[in-house]
Amino acid sequence: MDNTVEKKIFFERTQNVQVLNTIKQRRSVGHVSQEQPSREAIERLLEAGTFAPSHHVTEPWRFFVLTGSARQALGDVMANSLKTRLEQSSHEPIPVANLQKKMLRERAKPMRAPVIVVVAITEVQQLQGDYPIECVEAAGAAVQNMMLAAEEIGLATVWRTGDTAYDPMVKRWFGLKKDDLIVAFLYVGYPMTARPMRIPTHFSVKTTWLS
Ligand SMILES: Cc1cc2nc3c(=O)[nH]c(=O)nc-3n(C[C@H](O)[C@H](O)[C@H](O)COP(=O)(O)O)c2cc1C
Repeated sequence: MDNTVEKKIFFERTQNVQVLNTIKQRRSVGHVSQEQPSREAIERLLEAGTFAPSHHVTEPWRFFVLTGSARQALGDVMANSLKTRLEQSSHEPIPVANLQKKMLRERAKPMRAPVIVVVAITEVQQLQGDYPIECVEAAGAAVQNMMLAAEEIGLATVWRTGDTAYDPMVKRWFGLKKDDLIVAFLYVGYPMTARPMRIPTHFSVKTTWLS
């Protein structure tokens, strides 16, 4: 066999094994240290994200990287937006102590990891015409690429959303419009705990073979 071909096949085989192992190993790990991953490490995640597929190569993702006090500023916005949501959905005044406790908890959330990568989509309608869902699908693939890249370089991640991701006040803080989408708050840091065990439902339960 020609030497180059042999090498190429070997390279592809090892690559494949690596990605399968990484997929199977990855778990959401929320308990991470405050040690700051290097800019280079974060850039590797961002780059991995951009290799995700997107229909018509729209590359709909936009990234915001939050470190240091930017996380506190996000916490303030999250706490205030929670206050607004609670006040709007409640028919009676909320006891001040109760509200403050909830806001305090909300404000602290972004401090759970040294880095948060926010994945957003702007101009959904222009990008994907009749099928805006395809932007979300592509951005979701980008998030997964980033999580797998993180796993391979020893970083832990949690993909978080919640009401915050859909809140217009939060979107505005990022300079996003009401109809823009926040797909993920990807919390990134060095793991402090082992990956939790999770065996997914076997694919046979989820699969119909047609032939
Ligand atoms: C779209 C999306 C939103 C998620 N939002 C949250 C969240 O707000 N909070 C959280 O703790 N985990 C969130 N997760 C992570 C899931 O809870 C997690 O992936 C699931 O429990 C499976 O665990 P694993 O990631 O370890 O395989 C989200 C995952 C996805 C795909």
